[in-house]
Amino acid sequence: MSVALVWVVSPNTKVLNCFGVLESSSFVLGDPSWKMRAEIRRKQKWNSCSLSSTDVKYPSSSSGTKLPILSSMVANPAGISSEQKVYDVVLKQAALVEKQLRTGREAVDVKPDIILPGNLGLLSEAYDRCREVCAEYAKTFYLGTLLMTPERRRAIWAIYVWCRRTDELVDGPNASHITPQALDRWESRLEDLFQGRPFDMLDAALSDTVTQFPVDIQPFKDMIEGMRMDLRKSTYKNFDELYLYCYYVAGTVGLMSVPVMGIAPESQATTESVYNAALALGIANQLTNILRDVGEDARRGRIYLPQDELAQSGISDTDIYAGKVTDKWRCFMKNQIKRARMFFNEAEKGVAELSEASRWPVLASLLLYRQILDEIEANDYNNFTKRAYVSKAKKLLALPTAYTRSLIRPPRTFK
Ligand SMILES: CC(C)=CCC/C(C)=C/CC/C(C)=C/CC/C(C)=C/[C@@H]1[C@@H](COP(=O)(O)OP(=O)(O)O)[C@]1(C)CC/C=C(\C)CC/C=C(\C)CCC=C(C)C
Ligand SMILES: [Mn+2]
Repeated sequence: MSVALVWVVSPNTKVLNCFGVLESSSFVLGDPSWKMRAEIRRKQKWNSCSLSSTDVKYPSSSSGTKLPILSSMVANPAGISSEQKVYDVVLKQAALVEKQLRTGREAVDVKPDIILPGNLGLLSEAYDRCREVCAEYAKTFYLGTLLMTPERRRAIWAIYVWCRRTDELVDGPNASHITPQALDRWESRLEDLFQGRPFDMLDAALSDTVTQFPVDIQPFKDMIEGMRMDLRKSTYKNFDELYLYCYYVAGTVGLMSVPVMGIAPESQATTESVYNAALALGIANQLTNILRDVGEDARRGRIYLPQDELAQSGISDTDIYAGKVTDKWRCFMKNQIKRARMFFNEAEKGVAELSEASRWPVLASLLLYRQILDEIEANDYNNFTKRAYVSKAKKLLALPTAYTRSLIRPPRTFK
């Protein structure tokens, strides 16, 4: 097996780069329930500059009931919508955690002992490196994690670092060298670490985390699949396609995090609904990220916006590359922002169900990220040349707001 690894963490230049070269790997997905998105669709009322009622189509749900959906959300040609595929993963993840609660950790999946590579030293050192990376790259979020129990916070740092490294493969300075084969090798390295054979120190921390918490490999594999999608696609036909992409690169983070953050012992919500909320937060974050970065992405030849909705709004790819803020664009953006906010609202309901110390960092990150949408509005929808930016003062204000709200448990309505 040939191995080459470059791993640079530079606090000064903000370069975090990893490029692991190993050998081979694979992936799968797969069944339905429509609860969360059906609810979002139900609430989604498009404003005066939106799609017309003729764009609403009625596919059948698995139970045979007709669900009104926007044309852009119509099931893909293979017949299974992205929402169905993703919901299957949600159900599987929720079932795994429930099984763990019923049977005790060991019975779920006996994970092998970790073999620390070479002279990498103590596990605590590995977690410490993760902490440093997290503190450097996600300062506010890092502060939030300090409120969690020591075991949980270091597990979240380890997950954070793995996600960040994975994202850097396609987004970082070495992105142009990344091939599907490199992603296959990154995936086989992931399988190894889940088997207790980490490749480096940062992997060793995650390897330990997955023995401590009922974290499943599927969302990790799915994130890598998102990176593959990024390599082969630069546009998205409709929201169904974009939704799948958002699940892969960000919804997965929610699914990875819940088993570590923990559901409150007093919560009466179903595990599945908490996972759904976590998924919604990932999707909301990613949609926001996309709306913030339209200009930047276009300059890289990428348009992460539903092509059918653009066309219905009278906007072409050329218009996006030209980057002119027109009334058509403002209208289109209003609808996209509205959709992202619906996912945030869906996510917010789930936060109260998390274990007490996890609520505050999650709510803080939700409030902070959601504010980016307000900033896009404040920039008069110019996301071509102006980066929507939440000021330090607003960020700081979000922290006590989130803290106070995280202490108040709302009346029981979330199931
Ligand atoms: C407390 C908390 C938020 C925990 C999550 C910690 C964690 C493991 C984060 C990993 C994030 C990461 C590095 C993801 C890789 C892909 C990626 C970069 C996605 C984008 C994030 C924003 O990053 P940034 O603005 O830096 O983007 P650029 O790369 O610079 O373009 C994403 C938009 C998505 C991140 C998704 C989440 C943080 C999901 C959060 C959901 C939960 C923590 C579940 C909470 C549970 C309930 C019940 C609501
Ligand atoms: Mn990125």
